[in-house]
Amino acid sequence: MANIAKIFASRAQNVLQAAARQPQVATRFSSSSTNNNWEYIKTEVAGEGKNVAVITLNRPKALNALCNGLMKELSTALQQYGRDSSIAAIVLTGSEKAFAAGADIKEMVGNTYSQCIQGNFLNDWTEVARTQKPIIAAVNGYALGGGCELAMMCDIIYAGDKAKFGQPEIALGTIPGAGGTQRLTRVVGKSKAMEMCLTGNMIGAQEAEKLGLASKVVPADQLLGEAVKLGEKIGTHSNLIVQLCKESVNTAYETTLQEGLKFERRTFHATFSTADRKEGMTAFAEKRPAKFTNE
Ligand SMILES: CCCCCCC[C@H](O)CC(=O)SCCNC(=O)CCNC(=O)[C@H](O)C(C)(C)COP(=O)([O-])OP(=O)([O-])OC[C@H]1O[C@@H](n2cnc3c(N)ncnc32)[C@H](O)[C@@H]1OP(=O)([O-])[O-]
Repeated sequence: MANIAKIFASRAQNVLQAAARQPQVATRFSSSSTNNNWEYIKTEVAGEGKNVAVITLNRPKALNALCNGLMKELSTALQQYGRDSSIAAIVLTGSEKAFAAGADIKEMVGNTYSQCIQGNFLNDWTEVARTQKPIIAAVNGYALGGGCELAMMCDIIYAGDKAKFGQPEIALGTIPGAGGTQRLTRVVGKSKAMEMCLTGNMIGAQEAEKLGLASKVVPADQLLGEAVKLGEKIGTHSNLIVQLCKESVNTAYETTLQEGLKFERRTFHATFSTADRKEGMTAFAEKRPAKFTNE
């Protein structure tokens, strides 16, 4: 157990050191509010403090089907916002009709097994789950197959009241390939996940909230505003501590309870090496708002 504690302490320390190494220079995203050099996505910076990045999937004719080009652009945008010290949280959204209708079926219809293996098919999908900053999925319309999986790679899902979630791969003669059988099962439990994956049936926003898949349902036209507000609220805290907290919650999905509790405690201890922990507690005692410096 002592070794596990050491590993966790060193992982938490690595996160703190990596955060300290983040370049403090502003990227192209923080100097202007929009960037239109993309084919399949749109990016802009939102919120009063311009600290919430909004990435909009923008392939309307194909209901935001996730083709390779889109996934590459999404990965690039996430990496850029991940390095941008002025960005506290990222909102990922689609159109009112579709968050994303899944992987691009027409693009992959001719794929062979050997091409999938040798081309490391799906490799570009992991960036969303690797991003250290919080990502909020704002889901309107269809989130199907890879679209539902993409939403589940995010940290929080807000759903518009007409949103529909599903894993219809079974009807295509395949199975979910980017987390649908794994993340969905951990969130909604075996029976519901099995029912969704084996039938391809969709569930609506209210049911998704009831099952814990979505944390909130809002009217479709208010969804983006609510998601940005959530990002702004997260952005009032120390970005550094938010990053540690996200890693700790994610650990709950990846390890046993005992190991997770150990990781959480060591990470809690590690916050005592930060200026922001000292500032947060001092500000409370002095009855004033905290001024976090992300150090
Ligand atoms: C980097 C890649 C990584 C791969 C990852 C694999 C992992 C993943 O688990 C596998 C999948 O997601 S498997 C996928 C699992 N997902 C599914 O099985 C859902 C498939 N989609 C549907 O069932 C229906 O489109 C809806 C019920 C969403 C809407 O019905 P509606 O309102 O009657 O609208 P509509 O008229 O039907 O569509 C409008 C246009 O969009 C087009 N398009 C739509 N989805 C597309 C797609 N995925 N693809 C391509 N195109 C797609 C559609 O063809 C049409 O174009 P057209 O040029 O005008 O013909």
